[in-house]
Amino acid sequence: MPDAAPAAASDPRTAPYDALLLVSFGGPEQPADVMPFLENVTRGRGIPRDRLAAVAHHYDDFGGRSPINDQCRELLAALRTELDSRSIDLPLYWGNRNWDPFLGPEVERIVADGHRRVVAVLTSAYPSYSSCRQYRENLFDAFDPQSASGVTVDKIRHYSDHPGFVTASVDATNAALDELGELGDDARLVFMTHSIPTAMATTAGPTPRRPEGGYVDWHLAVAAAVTRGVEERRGRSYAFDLAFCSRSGPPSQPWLEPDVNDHLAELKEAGVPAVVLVPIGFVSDHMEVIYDLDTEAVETARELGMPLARAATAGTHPAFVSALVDLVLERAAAARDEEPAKPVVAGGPVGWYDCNPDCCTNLREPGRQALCQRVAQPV
Ligand SMILES: CC1=C(CCC(=O)O)c2cc3nc(cc4[nH]c(cc5[nH]c(cc1n2)c(C)c5CCC(=O)O)c(CCC(=O)O)c4C)C(CCC(=O)O)=C3C
Ligand SMILES: [Fe+2]
Repeated sequence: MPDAAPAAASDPRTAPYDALLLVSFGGPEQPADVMPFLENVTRGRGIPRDRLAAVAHHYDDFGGRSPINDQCRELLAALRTELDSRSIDLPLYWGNRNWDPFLGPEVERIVADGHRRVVAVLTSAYPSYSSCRQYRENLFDAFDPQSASGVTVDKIRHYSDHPGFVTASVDATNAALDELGELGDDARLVFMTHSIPTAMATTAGPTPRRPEGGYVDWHLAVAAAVTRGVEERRGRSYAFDLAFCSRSGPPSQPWLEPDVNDHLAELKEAGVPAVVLVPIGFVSDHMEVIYDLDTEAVETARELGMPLARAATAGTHPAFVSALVDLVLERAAAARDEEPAKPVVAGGPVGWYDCNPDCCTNLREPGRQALCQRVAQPV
């Protein structure tokens, strides 16, 4: 009898997992996708109609196609290469929350292919409702016990302060400073992320939390670590700030500030000679980066006469891809009840695998179920 191909679960490094699922946001790939995609994203979320129309134009300006799906395809290819180089034969799957390929049909494929335990890698690196729990809710829906016949899923920990993610950002910031030439010596590093409602920010991460909440805390830790890395490389010190983009709620609702455009004006006023935007809140150069930063903020900077360069996101940087594989192996070791090291940069918060029920509150539908969550302890 010929030997059967070894099942991935038999690899002691990745056991008990037999499949890896990349979970992403999703984006339109043609003009006809734009409105249905936006309706999926904003259903029940109280986004004003004129904001939706404006965002539809952002996509239209890029031919109705977001780069995010192609960036996921590139990340999958890079993960395959990295896994191959370590002789790890783990099948890869990919499902999005908001657009084709959707999570639901991908989970059906996982089930049909006979897999039992899945490790999920999210293209979102921070705690908060939008960046963590909402993904876990969508995973719950996709892995509904009825359709997924008992397949279980675990996720890797939040990874923005993993040394691999930070190294990618240090390299990118360094390259952006080089683009500014001599001005790079005195440039301000402006770390960028997606704004969220302040009510969502203050309830991000597990309790007890600081009044700023886990989302802001994590970003500040990553910004400080990237700045330190850049300072070591360049042998001089840099001032840094955290600013926000992509605000979308009604004006009456407070969101995290400063907005990047307002912040650029303030820096100009304060005499800062040049700026590097470092989008640590995003994993790839998708629409929030190429529109909100490369189009809108670049235009603001031009009007202000402020020299500006934008650092790349982690994308498929080798240090990042390798970190993701390390995080999968770490998660597998933890699932085997070993106690793997959890590397983070100095001073960075240590991520967790299963969230507490009170982590990253769902303020709209508090009863909604999510995966990768601890069972509430009876009091
Ligand atoms: C924290 C966060 C991340 C980072 C973590 C992660 O990566 O997940 C993120 C990523 C993304 N956000 C994206 C797109 C959109 N986000 C929207 C709306 C919203 N985002 C929010 C938060 C976040 N969003 C929030 C609080 C809203 C308000 C509505 C609500 O409470 O849910 C809207 C609606 C229109 C608008 O108002 O902008 C769109 C189109 C894309 C795809 C880009 C592409 O197509 O290339 C990506 C990667
Ligand atoms: Fe968003």
